[in-house]
Amino acid sequence: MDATLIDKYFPNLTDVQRQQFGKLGVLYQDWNQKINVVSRKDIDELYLRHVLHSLGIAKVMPFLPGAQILDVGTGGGFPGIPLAILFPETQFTLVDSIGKKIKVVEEVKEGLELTNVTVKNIRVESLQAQFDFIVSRAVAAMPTFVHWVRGKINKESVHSLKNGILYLKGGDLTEELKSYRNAQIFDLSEYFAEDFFDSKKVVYLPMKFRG
Ligand SMILES: C[S@@+](CC[C@H](N)C(=O)[O-])C[C@H]1O[C@@H](n2cnc3c(N)ncnc32)[C@H](O)[C@@H]1O
Repeated sequence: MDATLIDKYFPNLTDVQRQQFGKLGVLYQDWNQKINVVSRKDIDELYLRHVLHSLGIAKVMPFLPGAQILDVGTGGGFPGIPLAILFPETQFTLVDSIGKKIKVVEEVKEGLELTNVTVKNIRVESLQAQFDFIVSRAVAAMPTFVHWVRGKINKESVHSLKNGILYLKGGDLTEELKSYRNAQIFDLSEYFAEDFFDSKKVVYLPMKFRG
């Protein structure tokens, strides 16, 4: 496990951020021995498969100070925790319906002293709040996901004309996204060419999408 991978693609990290990314690996290794929040096969490649993958969203949408971001189905904290380290002036709400996963996220948040993270054990359907962007990875098919979150996207975004869903997905998305004509797809190999050889993508659905 090597956090210097993050420096390679995000060369302007502060000392605090560098320390937080370094400590994150230690915390997840400890937690994974008690609760399987990251698959055992992936823990050795945590920085590549989870941290760098999560930060793909940052390459597509550099969040502004004061923006409100919701991570739906955060599991052990992905993509929300790496993004919260990278954007310390942006507010992140991380939700998951499974209490023991949320407990781990709380502990990681405390361990990294992340003051811009709120953690909630709730199904997203029950959450009453508005956000500039909704981020997620590996939670539900797009039609279900859109149904859950479309009422939670802030029309008065801090990002001015930009708001909506940023979803990490892989593979051929033609069929899944055919009803969302203004979906934009960003291939992560464009940003992380030397380290990402498979077909991982960020799907950006601005708010005024059809479907
Ligand atoms: C496959 S895991 C992905 C976890 C994390 N996003 C990641 O990529 O590592 C899916 C997570 O979504 C959560 N989840 C599924 N439906 C949900 C809902 N309606 N509201 C909140 N969390 C949900 C599950 O509890 C689970 O932790």
